[in-house]
Amino acid sequence: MKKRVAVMCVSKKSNEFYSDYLEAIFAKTIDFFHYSLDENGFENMIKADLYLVCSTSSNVFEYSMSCIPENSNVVISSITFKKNSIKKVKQIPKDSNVLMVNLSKNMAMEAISTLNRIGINDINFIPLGPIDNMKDINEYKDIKIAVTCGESRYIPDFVEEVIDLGGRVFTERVLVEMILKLDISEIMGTKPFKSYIQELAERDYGIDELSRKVSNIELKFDLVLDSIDIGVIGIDVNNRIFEFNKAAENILHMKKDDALGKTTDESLPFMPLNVYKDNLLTNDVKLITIKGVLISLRTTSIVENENFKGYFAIIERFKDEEDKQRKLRLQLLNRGHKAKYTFDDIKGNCPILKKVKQIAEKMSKSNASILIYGESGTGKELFAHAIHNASPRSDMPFVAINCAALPENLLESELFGYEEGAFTGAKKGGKAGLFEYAHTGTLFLDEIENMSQSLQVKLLRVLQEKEVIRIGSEKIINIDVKIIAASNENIKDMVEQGKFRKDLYYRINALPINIPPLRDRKDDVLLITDEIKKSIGTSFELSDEVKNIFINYEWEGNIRELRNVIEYLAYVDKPFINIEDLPATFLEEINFNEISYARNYDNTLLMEILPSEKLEKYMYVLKTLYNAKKENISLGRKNISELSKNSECHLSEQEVRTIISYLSKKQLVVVSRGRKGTELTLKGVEMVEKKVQMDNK
Ligand SMILES: Nc1ncnc2c1ncn2[C@@H]1O[C@H](COP(=O)(O)OP(=O)(O)OP(=O)(O)O)[C@@H](O)[C@H]1O
Repeated sequence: MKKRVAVMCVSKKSNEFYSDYLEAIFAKTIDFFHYSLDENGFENMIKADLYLVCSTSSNVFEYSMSCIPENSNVVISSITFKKNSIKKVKQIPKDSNVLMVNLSKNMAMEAISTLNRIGINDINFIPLGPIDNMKDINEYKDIKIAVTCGESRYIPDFVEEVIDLGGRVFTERVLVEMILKLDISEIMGTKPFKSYIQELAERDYGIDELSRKVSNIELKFDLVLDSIDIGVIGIDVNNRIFEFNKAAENILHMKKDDALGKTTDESLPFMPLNVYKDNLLTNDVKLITIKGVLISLRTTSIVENENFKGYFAIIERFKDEEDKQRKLRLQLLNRGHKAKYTFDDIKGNCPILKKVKQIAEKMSKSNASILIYGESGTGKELFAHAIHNASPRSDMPFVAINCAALPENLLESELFGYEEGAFTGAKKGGKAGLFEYAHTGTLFLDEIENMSQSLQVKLLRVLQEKEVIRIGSEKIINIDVKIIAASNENIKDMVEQGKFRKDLYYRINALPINIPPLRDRKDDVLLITDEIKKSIGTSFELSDEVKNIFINYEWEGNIRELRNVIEYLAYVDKPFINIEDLPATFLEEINFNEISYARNYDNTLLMEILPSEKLEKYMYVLKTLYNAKKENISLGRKNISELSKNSECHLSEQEVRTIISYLSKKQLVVVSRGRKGTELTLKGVEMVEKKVQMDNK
């Protein structure tokens, strides 16, 4: 809405004069109402946003102030001259006598003091109003120069040179005060304002600086707005356009100057903006067609101190927007939403795996959901990546989430996204869910068996309807996503136990894949070992025994466990790996009966098999049993404890019990009930002999 300013002058004439340049500067933002004492008086003024008092002589001033409603914005004018007009005054020789002629003697004195303020102090000015008698005029007969402010008609005939300063103009202070009080600082960046203050004979540095700053900000803001390729149209509460950037010009084929200051009805009748007239009802995106071009339109309100001040209409060619979305998707692809592996990365020659790979490769061409079953570490994720990369969706996002990794509510918001304010802590602007990110690509739901029943219902809905609704929103978002789910557990069993929804099971199990565990692919163990070695850049060799152990080991953690062991061995940093180089935890699992002991022990291995801090005590028990075996006598716990008392290694009966139980677990001794007592196994015998050999070396 335009501001209303009452201009209060003594004469109609000066009011007309001021009105010209006030209009030139403020026409777009201010409606001026002119009042003068010699015409309409000040008594019946409109209710204005600001009163500009132009009569400063004391009696008129007091009367003017008494006519202004209380608590109004008031600016008291001050007057100066234009730079150009005082040039000639400056050329007048020093100490000359010069007449200053104006409407009244008072006004002539005011003009003189203004010139003094500007720095013209070396001329003897004589103030003169309209001449009422010849006596006065004769006094000044010798004066050849007169200066006036547009009142040359009062200059006596004997004056030879007349310098007309023209009408006086408001100082910069007056204009800036008006601007600040009316909160229209954007004016300071406009051309008419800038050229006006440039022309003034006197400048106030502070105001100058302020206006420079403001105009700089304006300028920068304009530059920013013009540098973006999204059309921005600023619209105030009266539906008047106050901003129209370059992109808006390009998109709408319309010039900024034809839009600024006009209402949207006048200049943009083809845009459905009327709904926003009083308040911003919605900020949904609308698709509109303008001259055959599809344009997306959204709005964002301008709110200041909780008051609606208008809104920005943001427009973009729909095609540009789509292109940007595509580019963003591609960036996401490069930032994790990308499938890394192909079927070539799934190593293995055994027929059972080859068959699974073949089936999976065929399945990748279909859009139906795939359920991969396999024990932990068998390569389910690897398969999911490979399937996506072999599918027609390979250029689109591959988004993976582990359903066991997040609590239910977080998983829900991750999957479906949420609207701003949907719940405490919901991010400003809301958040897109993984379904949206995976649009036209693949969503991999790992460990789906961990998904809660209520989320299973929601997931089923999304898969059936092919649409998601963000939490806290009502808007339906269409999605086209291929689902690959993986499970460590047999979901069919879970369905039977009522732990997994049958309907969801049938939906995701359209194409099932069963990955065999590593223990069923013994032929692949060494091949995969070599592949992993290559992939982590290590080149150690395994001893035959270790190879044997690897082939026969149960590998409960499957290929992940194999990988972990190989990474450990790479860290051991030896060119040749023996049993004793294997990790202790791994050794504990090994069934020693399957291992040939025709090899050298060293202390490291002994310490790995026997608790190192009590090695001496363990060796004492082993050696005692070794001697007993040689002499074919049987020993029980009690005997061993008693014998120890005659040695340096004192063992209580309880200690002997603990040691024997441990050695028995390691298959170094067997414990029989009754008279046979505890006996060394063959392995136990071998171990003691090797240790004795080592000690003797
Ligand atoms: N056939 C294979 N060839 C080479 N490396 C493999 C093979 N299968 C699995 N791996 C590797 O084994 C590790 C585990 O694989 P992956 O994460 O795919 O298993 P998973 O079945 O998804 O496991 P979990 O159920 O525990 O999530 C990964 O480092 C993977 O690269």
